[in-house]
Amino acid sequence: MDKLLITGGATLSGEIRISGAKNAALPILASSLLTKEPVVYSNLPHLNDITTMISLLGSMGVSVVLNEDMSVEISTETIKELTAPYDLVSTMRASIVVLGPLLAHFGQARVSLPGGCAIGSRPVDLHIKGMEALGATVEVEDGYINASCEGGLKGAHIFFDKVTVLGTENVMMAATLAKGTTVLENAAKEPEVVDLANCLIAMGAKISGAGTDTITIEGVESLHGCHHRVIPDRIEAGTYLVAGAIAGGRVRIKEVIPEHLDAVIMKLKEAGAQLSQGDDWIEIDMNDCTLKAVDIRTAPYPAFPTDMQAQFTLLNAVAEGTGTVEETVFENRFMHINELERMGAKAKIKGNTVVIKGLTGQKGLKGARVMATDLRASACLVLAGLVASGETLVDRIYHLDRGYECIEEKMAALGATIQRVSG
Ligand SMILES: CC(=O)N[C@H]1[C@@H](OP(=O)(O)OP(=O)(O)OC[C@H]2O[C@@H](n3ccc(=O)[nH]c3=O)[C@H](O)[C@@H]2O)O[C@H](CO)[C@@H](O)[C@@H]1O
Ligand SMILES: C=C(OP(=O)(O)O)C(=O)O
Repeated sequence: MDKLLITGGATLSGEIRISGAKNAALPILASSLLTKEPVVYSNLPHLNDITTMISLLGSMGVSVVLNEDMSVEISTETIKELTAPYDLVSTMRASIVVLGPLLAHFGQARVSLPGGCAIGSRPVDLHIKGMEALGATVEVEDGYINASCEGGLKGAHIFFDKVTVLGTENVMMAATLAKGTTVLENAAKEPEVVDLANCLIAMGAKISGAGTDTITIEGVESLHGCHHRVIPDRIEAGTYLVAGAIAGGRVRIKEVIPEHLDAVIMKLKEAGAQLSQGDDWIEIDMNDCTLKAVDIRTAPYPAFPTDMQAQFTLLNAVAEGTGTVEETVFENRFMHINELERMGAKAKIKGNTVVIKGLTGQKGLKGARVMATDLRASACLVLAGLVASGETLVDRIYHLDRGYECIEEKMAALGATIQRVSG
């Protein structure tokens, strides 16, 4: 199993390009199932999760071709199977978003339940209720969701009990081919939902309100092919900004949409960082700045993202003062805390809140052998290694490879001492 070996202490500086957003690319790949015509997607990140989604489409008989310009062309004309098997779904929760497109286009779907994972139980009840509200018959049997809709789906007024990103995306995709109008209330407003809606609109879907909490979809007979460029990854961008905050120097990230990072930028400024931005770049400059611990509360967009919580927990661990981090989205997303404690961090967990006393002015974090438990916990441990004294060995980095394209190359380009150790 690959590991990352990081020698702490280097000051980061320079510029890097941010990759396409994993969480936008995954549902967009699934949306190809809504049309018979070929679709072309560009700016897909080179990540294990993307490979898994492509394998899932391939396992159904869908044709996926990589073009010379690195865009991917997908055609469902050859589809044979309407099943998303356990082997693939269990490795990636986002596979659940093939349910809506399969059901809407082919009238049936069999999708393995994704199960729980390291950050919480993550049920899919709201996805299922959404499909039922659109008129589907859904049964859960032997770990599989079996859904069908003889005569097609019908538009409905749906209120989500909780804000759910993949749930909103799944039901929005299903509703594009339903008869009549669907209104989704308490919908997720994440930029990835908007990117998916824009892709669907380019395929001929009639969608308004994406990016607000009420999305209206007027069903159409069929969707056609499109070319869509995936938005930049705001979580990857935020992770490199935190790296700059704790180990910079001056770090510039390019090819980003700065407004997607408003909540993160605000917290970095509150932490004492100097930030500037242009249309598609953000620069963090830590020269002459003292990093101060900040209070964070995660919540759905546009509030502070849960996917940046672990990175900011680490920021607090190496800043001046005491910061409180409240996790309101997932019930078990503090797995990185134990590992940070092994490196010397001072943290106390009480329910869904962790209080961290920064180590500035004391000895700071010390390198250690640590275990990555989920994607963002892994990122947090890599960042910890950058500022710890001595060497940090991060084990189980397959989590990291799900979400960070070329992380060691990008970190090394900024001046970090980091290498992948195989086996
Ligand atoms: C591939 C992808 O886009 N993943 C993101 C997506 O995950 P994902 O879409 O799975 O997360 P949700 O927004 O659905 O989860 C929010 C909360 O709702 C709960 N819930 C969700 C669905 C459901 O049917 N029932 C239910 O109770 C979840 O357990 C969680 O407590 O949004 C999360 C929240 O921003 C991010 O951390 C993930 O990176
Ligand atoms: C939790 C995440 O991803 P997923 O929903 O794919 O597990 C994430 O991107 O931080």
